[in-house]
Amino acid sequence: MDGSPTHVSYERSKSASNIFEKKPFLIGVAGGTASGKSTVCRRIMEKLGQDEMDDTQRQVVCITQDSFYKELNSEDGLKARKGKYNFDHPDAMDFDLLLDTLQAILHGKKCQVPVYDYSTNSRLLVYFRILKGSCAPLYSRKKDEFITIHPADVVLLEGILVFYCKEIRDLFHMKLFVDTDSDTRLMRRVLRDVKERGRDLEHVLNQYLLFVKPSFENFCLPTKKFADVIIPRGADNSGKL
Ligand SMILES: Nc1ncnc2c1ncn2[C@@H]1O[C@H](COP(=O)(O)OP(=O)(O)O)[C@@H](O)[C@H]1O
Ligand SMILES: O=c1ccn([C@@H]2O[C@H](COP(=O)(O)O)[C@@H](O)[C@H]2O)c(=O)[nH]1
Repeated sequence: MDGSPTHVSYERSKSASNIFEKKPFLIGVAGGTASGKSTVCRRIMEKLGQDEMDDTQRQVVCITQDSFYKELNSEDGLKARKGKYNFDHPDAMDFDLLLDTLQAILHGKKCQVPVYDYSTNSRLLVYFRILKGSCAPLYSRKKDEFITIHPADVVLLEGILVFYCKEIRDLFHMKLFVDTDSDTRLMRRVLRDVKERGRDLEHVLNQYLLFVKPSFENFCLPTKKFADVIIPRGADNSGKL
């Protein structure tokens, strides 16, 4: 990370004074693809009675790292459509923008976060995806849309590589790793990508073998050691014996 300025924009939550700005408790939720990260976040929000609340009233908000994918040039866009672009490599992520955004959030600022659409591999408005994990998205075909993250007491950030960069990792007050076995994850990924992300079976399986699995082993799994809490089986784990 070079610390160069990025296009994240944020404003003060309380214009009169810094004293009353909310400094949220930041929780990172990592784990392999389809391990259940979004589901765990959604469950946390439900348990805390946050799921039905209006954006501005929420005390717990959830952000997905997928909002911070780099925009692709036309050559990489073409590769992506053929399943030949590695979305699981750290180089695919705009970590500078993510770092700036998290720092702004930690300073109690209201932030604008890009919204990502998997079916077009680009930033588009998919309102519910970012707030409620994978539940029914509302699409708007307008490019370069942003979603407003209002100051909150707790902010959850979920994603495959949220513990990869030390600078980002060190910002979390708590780190969770959702640990779900790889057969289960592949099965869920196939169903989800075909149903919700507009992919065909061959595309999903090729991408998985070529990029998703090796990158999980190289970049995601090694970050499990940084977790404060490991959650076996994700949302299936009620904590009861
Ligand atoms: N405990 C579970 N049991 C059954 N299906 C699950 C469970 N957790 C998640 N899923 C399903 O698996 C898919 C991926 O889950 P998701 O929470 O989006 O994973 P991630 O955010 O890690 O990619 C979704 O279709 C979701 O409904
Ligand atoms: O355009 C895209 C962007 C990402 N992906 C895949 O998404 C997963 C990460 O999302 P999870 O919800 O954690 O599964 C990652 O494995 C990428 O391969 C994509 O296919 N296309």
